[in-house]
Amino acid sequence: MRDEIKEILITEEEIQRKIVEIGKGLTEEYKGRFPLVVGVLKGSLPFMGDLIQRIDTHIELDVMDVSSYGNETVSSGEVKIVKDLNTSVEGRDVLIVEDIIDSGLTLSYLVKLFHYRKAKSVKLVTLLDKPEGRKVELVPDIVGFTVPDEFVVGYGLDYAERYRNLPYIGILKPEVYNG
Ligand SMILES: O=P(O)(O)OC[C@H]1O[C@H](OP(=O)(O)OP(=O)(O)O)[C@H](O)[C@@H]1O
Ligand code: HPA
Repeated sequence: MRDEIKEILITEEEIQRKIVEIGKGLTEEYKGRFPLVVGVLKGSLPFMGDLIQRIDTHIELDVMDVSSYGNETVSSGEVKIVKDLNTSVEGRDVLIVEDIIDSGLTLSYLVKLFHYRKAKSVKLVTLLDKPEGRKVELVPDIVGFTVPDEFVVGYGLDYAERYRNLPYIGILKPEVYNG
């Protein structure tokens, strides 16, 4: 599998160092507040798994699975909830954990939904931000790394459901797409 990677953009060490740094900030921010940490399936799993171990205060964990309606050219910005939270967000400090923000459609929907459901606060942490991909305005509160407008895989991010189990972020060789 690793021989299918053309270039490593962000190494395993860089990711882990960044997670320690983000975790320290979140520890300070959420001390004594018992936030609800929401991972968005499936891509956020490795990031969320590593990040929560670096938050040194009590948290509650939940996951949500969503998928976007429409296609590349016609996107309504609507998102279908495939699996909802088990926990009510009302009155809670919610921290959404994502692997990547690209068009921003998925996350702008979720942020609005949690406000509508009367969360006390909603913050968004993403490992990767691809600002050139934006279709709607969305500024994440915490960004690990900004990536160029290229398709990236690894550390949760897939191409056709593969490569999520790479420990780093990379770009695939072109022949992978051409079969
Ligand atoms: O900013 P956007 O353009 O909305 O893209 C970001 C979303 O797309 C990816 O998820 P995907 O729907 O591919 O599901 P997955 O996490 O299961 O791979 C990623 O994990 C984000 O949730
Ligand atoms: O660059 C990407 N890679 C994998 N999944 C994605 N979902 C949005 N952008 C990406």
